[in-house]
Amino acid sequence: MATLSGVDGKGIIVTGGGGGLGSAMAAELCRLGARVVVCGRTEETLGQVAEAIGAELGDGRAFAVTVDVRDPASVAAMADRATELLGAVDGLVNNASGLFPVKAEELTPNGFDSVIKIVLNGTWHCTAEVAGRWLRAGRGGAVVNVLTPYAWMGAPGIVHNASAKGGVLAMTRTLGAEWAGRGVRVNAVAPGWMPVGGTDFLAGDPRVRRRLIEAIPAGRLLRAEETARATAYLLSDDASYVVGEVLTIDGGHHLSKGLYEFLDELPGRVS
Ligand SMILES: CCCCCCC/C=C/C(=O)SCCNC(=O)CCNC(=O)[C@H](O)C(C)(C)COP(=O)(O)OP(=O)(O)OC[C@H]1O[C@@H](n2cnc3c(N)ncnc32)[C@H](O)[C@@H]1OP(=O)(O)O
Ligand SMILES: NC(=O)C1=CN([C@@H]2O[C@H](COP(=O)(O)OP(=O)(O)OC[C@H]3O[C@@H](n4cnc5c(N)ncnc54)[C@H](OP(=O)(O)O)[C@@H]3O)[C@@H](O)[C@H]2O)C=CC1
Repeated sequence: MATLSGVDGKGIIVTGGGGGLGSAMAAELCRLGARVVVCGRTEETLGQVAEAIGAELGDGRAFAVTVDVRDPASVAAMADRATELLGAVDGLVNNASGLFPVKAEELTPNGFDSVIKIVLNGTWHCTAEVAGRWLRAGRGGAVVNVLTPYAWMGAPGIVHNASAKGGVLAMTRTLGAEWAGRGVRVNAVAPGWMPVGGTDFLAGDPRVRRRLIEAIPAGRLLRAEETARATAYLLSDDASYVVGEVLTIDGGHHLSKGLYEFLDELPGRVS
């Protein structure tokens, strides 16, 4: 009987790999057989993630490399190092992100730029560098961008991040179509709420957490490992005909009012 090919033996770069979702994603991809480079700005956190994966699965499965995704030269150096460590890079997960809740009318030009540079420009720099190498080498590869349903629904209180994610959604579809004929696939996952990293300021409060869970048709929060498995599918050859697609994993939350149900929970009411 045929089995799914998965990510066994693949070399994968996870940006923001020291963060809540990135670290869980790296660990799960390694459990599924991949070798992973976790990258971000903070060497210490990245080292801890690689060490934890090594302790669970053995040495040589996860490596820490520093990068600032806002800087193309830093991204190129990271790609060089990742190629040395992994032998070959087969997949890229654009997970790095930045966010702070703020009323739109109080957001400064530099505040808007600071998030756009990480999320939209950073995703582009990493994709252009890694996929550019695949295209020049005449080989394939898979990019998975980490979105959220508010990439198309919007999210009052975080206009900078929602705008950036909307841009990455358009990038996903555009590059998916532009490169599919040359074996480079670009897709995205759009996870809902996970009790990790960037949601601490909301989902960390037990009362808000209860409200969130009540609003999700599946009746529970998403586990980071579930996002990792959906990402693994899109990285795998099983998804070779999946192009420019967004796999939404939010227990049906986007089918309800989504984040609009929580406007009153944002720091400073957004009306
Ligand atoms: C409401 C629902 C939310 C659901 C979220 C669920 C999905 C999760 C999505 C995520 O993206 S999670 C990732 C979250 N993690 C992080 O953001 C960690 C990293 N964050 C950062 O590094 C910073 O927050 C940053 C601002 C994004 C980037 O830091 P950087 O060092 O580049 O900027 P600064 O020099 O500190 O500031 C630049 C600019 O921004 C203004 N600013 C910063 N914080 C705030 C704030 N809390 N409120 C208002 N403005 C802020 C800062 O003042 C600077 O502007 P100027 O003063 O120079 O005009
Ligand atoms: N948590 C959730 O519920 C959800 C999260 N998501 C998405 O998941 C992804 C991860 O979020 P989460 O784990 O919650 O957030 P975290 O804040 O835990 O992770 C964000 C990561 O991005 C890295 N990063 C930030 N700026 C840069 C930069 N300039 N260069 C390189 N790396 C950078 C950070 O590392 P460092 O600061 O060391 O560089 C950090 O590891 C994001 O794309 C987010 O939008 C989507 C839906 C829900």
